[in-house]
Amino acid sequence: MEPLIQLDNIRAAYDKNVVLNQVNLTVHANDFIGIIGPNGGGKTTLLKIILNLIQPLSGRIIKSDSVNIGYLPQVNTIDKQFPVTIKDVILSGRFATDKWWKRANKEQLNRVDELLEFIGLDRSHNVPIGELSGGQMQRVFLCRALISKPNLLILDEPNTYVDKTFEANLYNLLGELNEQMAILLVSHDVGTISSMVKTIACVNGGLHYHPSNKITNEILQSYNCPIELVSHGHVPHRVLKHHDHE
Ligand SMILES: Nc1ncnc2c1ncn2[C@@H]1O[C@H](COP(=O)(O)OP(=O)(O)OP(=O)(O)O)[C@@H](O)[C@H]1O
Repeated sequence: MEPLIQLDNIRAAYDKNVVLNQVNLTVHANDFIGIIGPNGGGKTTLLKIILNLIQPLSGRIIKSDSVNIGYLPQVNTIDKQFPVTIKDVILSGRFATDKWWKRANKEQLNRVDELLEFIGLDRSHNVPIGELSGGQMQRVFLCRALISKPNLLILDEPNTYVDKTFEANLYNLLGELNEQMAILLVSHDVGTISSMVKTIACVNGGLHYHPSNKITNEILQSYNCPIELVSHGHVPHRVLKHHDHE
């Protein structure tokens, strides 16, 4: 089957600071790719290239005509003071496919209810997003990413603010969604995602693709992706150290 997205020899920079070099990646329908890498390794930049938010210096991005992307940005990039309601936020995800002047139709309005139920968020549509916790905001933005029925869902650190009880639910939901769509999931937390994803892309200036979800120390070290243990609160996490060779 034709790939949804193909990145071919991508090079990307901010001013003259090259952050991605010789990056190749192919995404097929129903892939579930975990994108891991150290802070500053270029994960978000890679997503922005796929989303056409920044242009690469060189290389090609080939997208299938059928690709429809839903995107969950990092929640810390979202302005909580912006005076919009849960419903406004979710419906704004329509503009991935609808023209901006089109009013939401009945089906889309119903879908807001369905998505809030799917995500287990028991809050009224008309609650301003400023009243939500970080985890609740993240759920609302996941609904926003899903409103246009994407066949490729891109998530940037979806578990940052999610409370522990919802975290397991989130992973179950992503498993369900993966039956209908490909998923690219960015995290710098190796341990958390390895049980969910099917394959791994390690991004640190370059991109090393592991066609399996088994992240052993040997694999990481053979690609010069050394991990270290860090502690967030009481829970130790395996994360990637910065790669010195690139
Ligand atoms: N808008 C920007 N202007 C200049 N430099 C940037 C910009 N955005 C990112 N960078 C730099 O590009 C490099 C890659 O950043 P990027 O956000 O893609 O990494 P990341 O792997 O997503 O990091 P993190 O895990 O911390 O989110 C970093 O050195 C970062 O400082």
